[in-house]
Order: sequence, then C-alpha cells, then structure tokens
Amino acid sequence: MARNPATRLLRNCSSQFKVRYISSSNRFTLSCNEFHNPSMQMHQSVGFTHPERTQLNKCSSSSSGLDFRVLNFNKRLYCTPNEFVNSSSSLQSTEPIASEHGDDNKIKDQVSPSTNEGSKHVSALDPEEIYRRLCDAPISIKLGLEECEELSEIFRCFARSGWASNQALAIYIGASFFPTAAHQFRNFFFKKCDRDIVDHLLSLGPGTESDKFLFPIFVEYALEQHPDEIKKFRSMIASADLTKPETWFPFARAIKRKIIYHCGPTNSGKTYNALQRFMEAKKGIYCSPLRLLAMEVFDKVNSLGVYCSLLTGQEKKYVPFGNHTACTVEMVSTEELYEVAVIDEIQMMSDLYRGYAWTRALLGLQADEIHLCGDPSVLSIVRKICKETGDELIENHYERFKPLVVEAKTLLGDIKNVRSGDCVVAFSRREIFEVKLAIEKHTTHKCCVIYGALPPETRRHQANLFNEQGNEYDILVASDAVGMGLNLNIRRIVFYSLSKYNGDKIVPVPPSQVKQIAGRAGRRGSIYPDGLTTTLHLDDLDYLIECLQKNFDEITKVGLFPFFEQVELFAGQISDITFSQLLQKFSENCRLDGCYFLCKHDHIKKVANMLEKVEGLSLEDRFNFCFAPVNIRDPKAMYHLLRFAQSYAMNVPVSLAMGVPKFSARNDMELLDLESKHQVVSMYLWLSNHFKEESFPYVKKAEGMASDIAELLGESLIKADWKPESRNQGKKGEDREEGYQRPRSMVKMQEKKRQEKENSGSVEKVTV
Ligand SMILES: Nc1ncnc2c1ncn2[C@@H]1O[C@H](COP(=O)(O)OP(=O)(O)OP(=O)(O)O)[C@@H](O)[C@H]1O
Ligand SMILES: [Mg+2]
Repeated sequence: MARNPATRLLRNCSSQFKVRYISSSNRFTLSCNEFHNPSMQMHQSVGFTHPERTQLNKCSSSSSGLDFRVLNFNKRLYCTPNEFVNSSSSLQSTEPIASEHGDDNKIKDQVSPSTNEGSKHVSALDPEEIYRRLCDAPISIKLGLEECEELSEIFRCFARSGWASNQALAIYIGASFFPTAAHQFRNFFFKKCDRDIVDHLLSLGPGTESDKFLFPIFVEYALEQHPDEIKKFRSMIASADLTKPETWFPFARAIKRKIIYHCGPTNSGKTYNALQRFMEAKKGIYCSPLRLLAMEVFDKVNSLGVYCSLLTGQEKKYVPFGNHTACTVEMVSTEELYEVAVIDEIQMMSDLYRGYAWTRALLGLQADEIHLCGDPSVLSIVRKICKETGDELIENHYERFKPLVVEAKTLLGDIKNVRSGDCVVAFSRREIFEVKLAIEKHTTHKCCVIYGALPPETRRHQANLFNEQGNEYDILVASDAVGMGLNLNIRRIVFYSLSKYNGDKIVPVPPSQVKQIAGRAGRRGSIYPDGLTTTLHLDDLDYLIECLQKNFDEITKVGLFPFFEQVELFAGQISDITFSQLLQKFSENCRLDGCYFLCKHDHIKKVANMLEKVEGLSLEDRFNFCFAPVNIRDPKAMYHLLRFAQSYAMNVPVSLAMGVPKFSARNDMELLDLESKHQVVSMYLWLSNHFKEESFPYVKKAEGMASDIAELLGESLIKADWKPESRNQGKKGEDREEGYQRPRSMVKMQEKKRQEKENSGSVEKVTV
C-alpha cells in the first residue's frame, strides 16, 4: 500500500513544502515557501510515493515564483525547486515528468504501479517494496568475484555522488554523515540482495543510473535505520533558522511604524531633511555608518540647541537632559522607544560585512517614525520588508541640488595640475602618501589626508584644516573613507585611479562607490556649491563617466547575522568543535529567506581561531571578543587583543601595557606605529563598553591616550614628507608594494574607448 504523499511529505521533508490537493480531479499541486542559502546546497527535494491512480498534473510554485521540477526516480517522484535543480549538474539533465501543461499519460505510464506485482521487473517496483524485499530476505545470494567487484564499484560511486549526498539533505541526512550512511547501506545490501536486484544494478553499471535506482531505496533504509541521526541533523537545521527575521522583534512589530524613505543621489538633502524631524522629536536616535559622521551630527545638533548624546562602540558622551542620541548603527538599541529614528546610508544594508547592522536597525527599531536616507538601490527591498513587517512606507524622492560636472580635460596624468579645493582620491594608504609627497614637492599646495586607519578625531582635524579658508592646506588627499555623508569644502574630486584592492585582487571601483565619492564635490552650503569631478589620467575618464551615468543597481538581498542567542542555541546541538568551526557550521546550515544573505565573517573567524587557545572564556565572551574592532592584518593589534582576552579569562583587570610616544612621527614606520597604538587603545575602549566595567578599569587612561595619539597623528601628518612604508612588507594587501599596475583588462578597455573617443572628437565638459 502506497503512502499518502502528504503524510510522507510532512513527516520527512521540510515544512516549507505544502501539498495542495485538488480533490475533484484527484490531482494535486505542490507549493513551497522560499528557499535560500544556495551556498549550503540544501537540496529541498521531496520524496513521496505516488498514490495509485492519482495523476500528477501540475507542479507549481507558491508566490515566491520558484518553479518546480518533478523528477522521477523509479516510480518515486522527487519534487525539486528549479533553484536547486540548477545547482546540481546531474539534476539538470533529468527531464521533468510533468510540466505546467501536464502530460497525464506520460506521468501515468511512469508512475502508476502495475496491478500484476508478481511479474514486475525490478525497475518497475516501488522502492519501498524493494527495501522490504531486502529486509525480509533471510540471506544474500552468493555473488561471484566479478559481480562483487562491480557491485562494490557501484556503491563506491553512490557514496561519492554529490547528487545523492545533496538529495539526502531532504531527509535530513547531512553531507558529513552521508558517506557513513551510504557505506552501511552497502553492507546491508550485500547481506540481503537477491538475483533480480543484483542483475538489474549490474545492468545499470556504476554512475548516475545506479545512483538514481539506489537512492530511493537508500531513503527507505536511512529513515528506518538512522532516525537519531536524522533527528539530530534536523534540530541542528532548525536551530540555524534565520528565516522570517522580522519576527525576531515582537515589540517593534507591535508598533504601527511609519517609515519615510529619503531616496536620492548624494548632496540632495536627504540627511538634512531627516535630521529636521529628528531634532523636532521629543526623543530621537540617529544611526550613522561611521563614528565620524555620528560625531558630526552630535556637534551639529548640539550647536543648534538640541541636547544630544553620543554613543559609539568606543565612546559614550552623555549630555545631561538630552533625549537625543547620535550613534553608530551597530550600537543602536532595539529595546528603547523613540519618537523619531534616522538610519543614514540605508543602502549599506547590502554591505557584505556590516549589512546586518542596518537590517537589524530597520527591522528592530521601536520608533513611531523611522527615516531612512539613501540611494534608490534598496528601495524595492525596503518596500518588500515593509510589507512583511506591516509598516507604512512613505517615499520622498530627491534630486541633486546642483548637477555634478565631469571635467573632460582631466589632470593629463600630471599631479602638478591640482588646484585649490581639489580632493585627490586614492585607494591605498601608500598611494595617498605618494600623492601628498608629490603635490607638496612639486607645487606650492599643502595637503590634508583622510584614510581609514586614522582615528576619527584625526580625520576630523584634517577635514577642518582643509575646510578652513585662509591657510595653505587647500588640497585633500583621501581614500574612500571620505565617501560617506561628510560635508567638506571640495570643489573638485580627482580620482587618482579607479581600481582598488578588494581584499583578494585589484578590481575596478564599483560605480555606486564612484558616485558616492564624486558626490563629495560641490556640497550645498559649502564655498564650492558647483561640483566638479575628473581623473588624473585620461584613460580613466570614460569609466568615471560610465559610473556616474549608470543607474543604481537594484539590490535583491540584504545582510543578516545571528544574535548571540541564536548561535548559542545552535552550539547546543553540536559538541566538541571550536568556535570558529561552530560559525562555519552555522553558515553552512543556516536557512535564510530570499531577500537576505548571511554577512561575511572571515575576519571574525580569524579572531576566533587566535582566541581558541584562551581557556576560560564563555561562549558569549568569545562571541563578543570576536566582534572587537581589530585590523586582522596588524599583528601588534592582534597580539594585544589576545592579551586582553587572556587577562579577561583569568579574571584579572585588563591592562593596556603600552606607552604613548612623546613626539610626533619622524618617518612612516613611526606613523604606522601611532596608527597601530591608537587602534589598540580604541579596541580597549570598545571592550570596556561591551564587557563588565570592572574588568577594564583603565578607561580614563585609555581615553587620554587615545586623544594624545590622535593629536600626535595630526601633528605627524602635517609634517609628513616621507615615502610610505607597508604595514606588512611583502604581503599583498591594502598597503601595496610600489609599482603595482592597474588591471590590464581595465586599461585595455579604457584604451579601446579612448581610441573610439579620439576618433569621434572629445568634449570639454560633461554634465551628469
Ligand atoms: N533645505 C536646506 N537648507 C539648507 N541647507 C541644506 C538644505 N538641505 C541640505 N542642505 C545642506 O546641503 C548639504 C548636503 O545635504 P545632505 O547632507 O542632507 O545631503 P545628502 O543627500 O544626505 O548627501 P549624501 O548622500 O552625500 O549623504 C549639507 O551641508 C546640508 O546641510
Ligand atoms: Mg547624507
């Protein structure tokens, strides 16, 4: 008697599937919720025995828009969303047995069991019957040596089959357990097989055909023989469930929130307008992508008479009677109630590393009004999220105050052609210092510098020095750290190059980032309200224009990362693995809805590996230590983090054990040392805000050291006239060795375009 497919489905398969019967015609359709995390290759296939005379007419997807393929392995139907079909080459070649239009006869021929069981060939038998036949067999037939070897080969192939391993996930046989289960299945088979089955298998030979024949029998075997393994794997999968993240914030869901999306290009007044509402509110929170921007808003709002506190990972500045807070987005509380919240640079939801912080703020903030400021790339996904959360969405669209003008002349490859008010953008520390050195050597201009490794205080000092009129510091040389939100007196953005190292290789700077950076020129209210942008080399000009003219790509997925509690729950399912392995396993097994991805966390795993040798840290402590802001490429900073964790684990007060130089840097080595030292102090302050205060008793001292170092850094930058060093000499990385070349493909591409342009005659100015 064949099983009811629905029962089977619910018993063995993902609850994401639903069977919908259309009883009148004795047909059914299948539907599923969205499936995700293709990286984990979870093959959400559904196996069931087709009931007699029931015709499978149609397989359709749910509203998710996924199509199914119904695959037939010996009378057993496996329903697989195409998404997964595409991820498995062996499945791709399998013909669906039913289409949208149905092919009833074909289906019937293939799936309806014959009524005359006795005369049936093995290939026509129900896999469950074959399994029963094997179980009931008293003893195996005698196999010849050749048969034995051939059969062994067939089972070896089966155990190694990526397809079968992938399919087995549908019944919660994990990829690591599959080879063991397959091996045990082989032993069972050898003990019990009969002539018909052996002959049939031998006729199929090792490979796909045999795998497809064996798999459904294996399913029967595994369900009966390994219920504990299945249960264990299933609960592990359940504990790594990151679907429906909107349900993680029931208090936010209980509020009828109004989301206002300030959508537009750079310099269009998005943040300005959101801040107006923030300042009017009785209680407000501003979430910034950067410490520096949080500080800027903190200063601005307080100067306008609205008491506002500052909260970043490193500093808490409480302003008495202040009901407003400017914070970094990672620090925002989802437990407090606000009248107005502002989440700036909302498109950062799609950031591969930090995106989860924006997603969490959007889903979890308890505020009557939430103002999102950003470009249009995440608008459609925000619409989708608002539908899921039930929030009202209002869209305010903005245009740039003044168009950005591209200067077609460029600097003609000569940095001496810079002019007052220029900001030269380079994408590595080394290039930044090379440019500064060249400008100061060959022109009368002086340069301020802004790059990621500088403390926000120093960056602000440099920005102010550049913004002030009447001094000789009229050129800014900056990395992409200048790109977000800051208001600077920049007349023209000059791209020194348009390629950068992305942690792996040198790639063209993405158009959205080029737009963001170019948008720093000509801000409303600055002394240069008409913005210009250009490149150093003529070669790069076309790429610049292309980027500026390109529409924003629509983002389809935004970042998520589990809370500690979710990781803890998952850890409860597995024993004897390191924290880094735990994170790895989590990422392999977690389930996500279609519009989310799991944020990258390689840096966290690196820290976790280093901290592995520290004994006595709880899982939560380990989790928190791994999030400390540390440059994993800086061995000194890593060493201090390890030391801090060791002291903390031993329950002794964590000391800084580090001196501050008395004088500003005289060479690049000393400058790098100051940057490193500031990072260590900043890390100490971060840890003091995330762990028990008494464990980090030297906060005051650390604060003093941080501002001393920032000051020394400022002084050092003013007189810096040396050649830059690399933090990791010999290693590839952000600080590249001298003489690196832009990717050839890009140079070629630009050369080709330039040729075309020269043929067609060049324009002087292009307005974008
Ligand atoms: N209505 C206004 N009145 C006066 N100044 C304004 C007004 N709107 C914007 N500004 C000023 O224009 C400049 C750019 O505005 P804002 O920072 O809000 O732009 P944005 O769209 O958020 O840009 P970005 O995308 O670069 O963050 C700021 O200096 C801001 O103070
Ligand atoms: Mg802004």
